[in-house]
Amino acid sequence: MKRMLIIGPPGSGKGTQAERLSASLGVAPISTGYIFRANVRDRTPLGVAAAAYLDNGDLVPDEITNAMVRSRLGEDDAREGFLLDGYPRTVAQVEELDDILAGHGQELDLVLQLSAGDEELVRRLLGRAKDAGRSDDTEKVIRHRLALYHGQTEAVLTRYAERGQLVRVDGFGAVDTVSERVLRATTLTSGRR
Ligand SMILES: Nc1ncnc2c1ncn2[C@@H]1O[C@H](COP(=O)(O)OP(=O)(O)O)[C@@H](O)[C@H]1O
Ligand SMILES: [Mg+2]
Repeated sequence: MKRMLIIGPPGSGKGTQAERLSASLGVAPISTGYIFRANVRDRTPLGVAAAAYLDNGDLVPDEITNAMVRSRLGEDDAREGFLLDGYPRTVAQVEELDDILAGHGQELDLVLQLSAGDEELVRRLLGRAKDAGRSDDTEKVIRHRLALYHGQTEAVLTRYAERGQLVRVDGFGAVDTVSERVLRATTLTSGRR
């Protein structure tokens, strides 16, 4: 398993699981949300362009996001393997990723879908807002991010399911329990291709 995606609604635990899984597989963890937030914090030109979208829970426009991911996947560590968290979120981004990987002569090994119910997600995100204070963790913005997930990102899952690359993991339960499910899903499918 060298090239993987993790896809799930906000609050599903993608970030936490992606960190653990990339460490155990020894691949580069790439989180588009993390990269955007770091750029907003440092007031880089990318951060300045993206800030308002993040605060409102909107998707950053594809031209900006695609260019960022293309450049990140071109770096040496990512050429050896990666776990992408937060991308692709739209069908246009799926096509961009196809093009980037084709340019490197690479293919995806697996797409992990982390699932959880909406009310559990809202509960977790409001809890996180109290601890970590992300500017997009108000209930209004959370519900908007969830709506975008259902409206746009679910079509991404359909694409990968049609290609036989999608594996679904239940994200409900303790972090360690979910990590075990994630690890099992990657090892069970590793003989497939
Ligand atoms: N692939 C992407 N396309 C467009 N915008 C993105 C993408 N990834 C991240 N973002 C922006 O960064 C924000 C936070 O992303 P992320 O940390 O992945 O959220 P979560 O893990 O809570 O779903 C998104 O609401 C969006 O504004
Ligand atoms: Mg996240």
